[in-house]
Amino acid sequence: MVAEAVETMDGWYCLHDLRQIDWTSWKLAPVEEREAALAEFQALLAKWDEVEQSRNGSHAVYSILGHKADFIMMILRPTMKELEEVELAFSKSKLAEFTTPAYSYVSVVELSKYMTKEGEDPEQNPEVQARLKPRLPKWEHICFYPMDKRRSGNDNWYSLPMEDRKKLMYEHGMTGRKYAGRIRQIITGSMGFDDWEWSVTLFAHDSLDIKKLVYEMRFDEVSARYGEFGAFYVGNLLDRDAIPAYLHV
Ligand code: VOV
Repeated sequence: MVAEAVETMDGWYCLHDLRQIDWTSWKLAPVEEREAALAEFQALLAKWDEVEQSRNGSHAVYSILGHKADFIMMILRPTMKELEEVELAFSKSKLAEFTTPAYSYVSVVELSKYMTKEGEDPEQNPEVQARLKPRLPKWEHICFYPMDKRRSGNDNWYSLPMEDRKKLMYEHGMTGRKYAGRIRQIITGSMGFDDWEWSVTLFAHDSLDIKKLVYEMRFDEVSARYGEFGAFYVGNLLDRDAIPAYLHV
């Protein structure tokens, strides 16, 4: 039996761009060069802020703890072309000379129609549109990880009937709803775009809420039985004003 694919609604394209800072060469650089790199990066961020204010995209910059990366730039844009322009602008900047890529992820903001009721067209719903083209919250913490739905033996998500998947996604949503106001989740789809099937980005005021939510969800059947996870990246908000201190050596 072949199971029916769920329809997805797709919004802004998304790049998670994670960089490692080469602190040794940054420290060795003359102070004028460091100042120029910082000023240029601040100007780039000011440009991104304008795009965000005119509702043509959004972005979030966070520091990352641990060895996997030093900071993440999460960028949303209406087209892949515009996403590429942002990536290129950073890659060509002075600051980029002092960084190396740590990880990157290409995807598109996705909502599925599992929860759609008969006769409803969720794409006409302004709330749905706002979720497909979101302003990324500038909350204190971020957590980003890629994931798959398992496809092995009796645990094959892609051969489960639609009704079963609906039920499991409903239960998943109920667990998530307990964290309303404490966690904002952005799910992006990446089939055909990157190495995993989805990316999960969580924003939180309290870092412990991230751990609690991910832990609780492990017990939902959809995660317990069908979830496979990549590396986790967790960090703290790095707003424009905090960047000079972050880069100060
Ligand atoms: C605040 C937390 C929260 C909430 C409220 C929430 C709700 C919902 C709903 C209602 C729906 C279904 C409709 C849609 O919107 O697509 C989803 C969908 C999805 N989710 Fe979710 N999720 C959360 C949070 C949340 C987390 C933490 C994870 C990672 C799982 C884990 O174990 O680490 C996750 C994953 C996903 C995925 C991969 C999908 C798409 C699956 C597919 O097969 O298409 N999600 N999610």
